[in-house]
Amino acid sequence: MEVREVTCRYGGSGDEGGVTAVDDVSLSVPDGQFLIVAGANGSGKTTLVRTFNGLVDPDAGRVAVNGTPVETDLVAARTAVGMVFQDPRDQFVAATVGADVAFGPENLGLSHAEIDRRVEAALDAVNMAGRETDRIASLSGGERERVAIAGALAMEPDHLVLDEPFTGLDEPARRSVVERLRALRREGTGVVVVTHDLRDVFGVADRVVGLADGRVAIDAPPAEAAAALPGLDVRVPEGDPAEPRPSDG
Ligand SMILES: Nc1ncnc2c1ncn2[C@@H]1O[C@H](COP(=O)(O)OP(=O)(O)OP(=O)(O)O)[C@@H](O)[C@H]1O
Repeated sequence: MEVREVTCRYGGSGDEGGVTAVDDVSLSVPDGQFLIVAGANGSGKTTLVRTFNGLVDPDAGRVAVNGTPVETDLVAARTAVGMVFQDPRDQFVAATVGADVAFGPENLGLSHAEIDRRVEAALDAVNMAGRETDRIASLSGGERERVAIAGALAMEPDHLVLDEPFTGLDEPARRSVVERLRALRREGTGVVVVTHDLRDVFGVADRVVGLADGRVAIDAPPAEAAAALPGLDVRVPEGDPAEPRPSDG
C-alpha cells in the first residue's frame, strides 16, 4: 500500500472551522509488513487507515494498493485490504456467526467447500470454533470483536487493517488474535494495527508509525519508536517487548 501526500479534512478548510484529520501524510506499507499506527486520541489514525480501501476519500494526495489507485478500482482495493472496524457493530450483516463470516467469501463467488473451509479456519483462529449457529445478538462484546476479525480473515486479504482490535478482549482472546496476526505476517499478509496500547503487538511489529495532529511524528522500528512515543501519549511495554508480561502468568 502506498500513501502519497494525503490530506483529509472534515467540514471544510480550517478557516471555515473544519478539521484537518490527516495532514500531508506519505507512507509505504510493503507486502507482508506488520505496521502499528499509534498516536493520541484524535491524531488521525482511523481516518488515515480508512483511506487504504476508499472508505475515506482524501481531499489531496493518492493512495494505491498493489499498484492500483484506490479511487480507480474500489472493488480491487476492498478485496485486497480487509478492514476490522473500531466498533464491530458497524460491520455485521447477518444474524448468526457462521452466516456473517461466510458473507464476504460468498460474495467472492467461491465454492461451498471453500467457503466452509474459510469460515472454519477463521473462527478457529479467533477461538470461536464451532460457534457458527450462535446468534450475534447473544454474544459478548469481546466475542463480537472476534467474529468481526474472523469475517475479515475469511476474505484472506493481501493486507489486514485492524482498528483498536484489542478493546474488550480478555487475555486468552488477545493472545489468540496476536498469534493469528503473527502467523498471517509469516504467511506474507500485510498487517496494520491501529492502537493506543502497543503491549500486545510491540514484539511482532516491523515498524511503528506515530501520528500527532494528523502528521507522521515518527516512522521507525519499534525499539527506536519507543524512545519517541511517550510524547505521543501511548502506552508502551516495559522491558523487553518480546518477553511475556508479568500478567501473562
Ligand atoms: N466524521 C467526522 N466528522 C468530523 N470530524 C471528524 C470525523 N471523524 C474524525 N473527525 C475528527 O478528525 C480528527 C481525527 O480523528 P480520527 O478518528 O481519525 O483520529 P484517531 O486518532 O483515530 O482517534 P481515536 O483514537 O479517538 O479513534 C479528530 O479531530 C476528529 O474529531
